[in-house]
Amino acid sequence: MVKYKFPDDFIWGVATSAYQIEGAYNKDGKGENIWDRFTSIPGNIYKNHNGNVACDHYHLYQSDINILKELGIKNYRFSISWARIFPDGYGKVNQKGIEYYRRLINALLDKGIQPAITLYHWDLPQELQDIGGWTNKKVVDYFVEYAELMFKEFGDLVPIWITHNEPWVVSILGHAWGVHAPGIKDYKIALKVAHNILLSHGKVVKLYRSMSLKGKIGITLNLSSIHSATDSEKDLLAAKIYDGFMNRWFLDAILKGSYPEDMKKLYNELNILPQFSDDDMKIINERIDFLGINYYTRSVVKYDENAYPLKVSMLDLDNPKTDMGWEIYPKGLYELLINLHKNYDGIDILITENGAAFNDIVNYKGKVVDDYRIDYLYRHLLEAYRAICDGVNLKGYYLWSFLDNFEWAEGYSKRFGIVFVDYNTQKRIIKDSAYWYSDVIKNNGITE
Ligand SMILES: CCOCCOc1ccc(-c2cn(C[C@@H]3NC[C@@H](O)[C@H]3O)nn2)cc1
Repeated sequence: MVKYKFPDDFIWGVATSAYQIEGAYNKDGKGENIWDRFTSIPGNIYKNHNGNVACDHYHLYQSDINILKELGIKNYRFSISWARIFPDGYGKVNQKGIEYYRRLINALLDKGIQPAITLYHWDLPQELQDIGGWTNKKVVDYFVEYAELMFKEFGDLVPIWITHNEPWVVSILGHAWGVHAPGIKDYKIALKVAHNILLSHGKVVKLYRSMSLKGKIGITLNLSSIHSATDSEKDLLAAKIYDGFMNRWFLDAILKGSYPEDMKKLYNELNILPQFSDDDMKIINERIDFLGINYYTRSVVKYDENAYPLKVSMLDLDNPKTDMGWEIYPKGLYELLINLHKNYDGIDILITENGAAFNDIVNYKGKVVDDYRIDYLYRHLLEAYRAICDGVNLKGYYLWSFLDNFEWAEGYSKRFGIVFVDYNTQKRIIKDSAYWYSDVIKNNGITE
């Protein structure tokens, strides 16, 4: 009996990204991207892993799509590698790159699987990084050129488009903390990068509208429900600041057309506020059809005099965690969805990523009994269900991830997939969680 039935047209899917699964890093005319470069520098990535081969999805996409079909998964979110299309980032087009993605999209559609494409999932062509990357306004225009070609080539086939994945991670991890490509450690640069990414987002949405295409377009943000460690005034302020830093900076710009006043004041005092115009904010505020959210965990924060630049630090609580060290906190997904619904005019929401890394083992029968992942997924879907019952316009859920894959700085040490990948043989093993998710999709809901 289906105890928690989702709306009839609810989108059930899985998600991946190009650099994390494709491999073929230098095949068929693809240009170098910043993750090819970043992973080639010893010390950046766990055991110096890289995406040169990854899951070899570039060559194995048909058998992987057959797994999607076997599991009854009808929606698949993936990203296009910009440097496969424009090896130099702009100008000369690599037809083999276009042909690959056309084969991939047609193979999905042939199996009744709807594609959802992320245009930018962190893999900037290295040639563009060499002219300043996202700090350079020219890259904004080159992104529009890339998007326009993708809309012309695939706009009639693809119903869902996502301009950017997690601009906060791109700007902060890549340009403030330096733990992601291109490895810069400068908050002022990070916020300038965030602004130009948002500008490129708005320009591409406006372009999509002008082409009278029939699909829907949005952006994906990684968001977290922020809790203060105590009710002290300082900790409560720390939570408000971290919410502004991670969530409201992007949400307010995109959905309200202005950066939050409290954060503009703080960043100005810290001399890290980027330059921007009213026209910029108008472009960023271009209407989107849906907001994509990636939720993994909550953030519990406290005031910390020594924490530059925000005087906020995260607590590491002694609660159950995933292999990423992230607390398992499903209620945070409900809180986030309710807050978004209340504070951003009930916008349509897609959960474009939710999932968990665990240290999966293949047992003596050649199976992966990942009950811990099923429990994580079950508890988060229950919170999603509660949010829908309480009025949130949640339209779909893309599980992260379809395949075990390259988890950025963690390399292949973290397994998020519902399908196990043996990287030595490229053998796929469907985990128990995949069969469980297949039943959720078949029942359009969760049975007790
Ligand atoms: C110097 C301190 O550094 C701390 C690391 O801080 C983070 C924060 C956030 C993440 C993170 C990873 N993911 C999963 C990905 N989402 C997109 C898709 O590509 C998945 O692979 N989401 N957020 C990692 C690390």
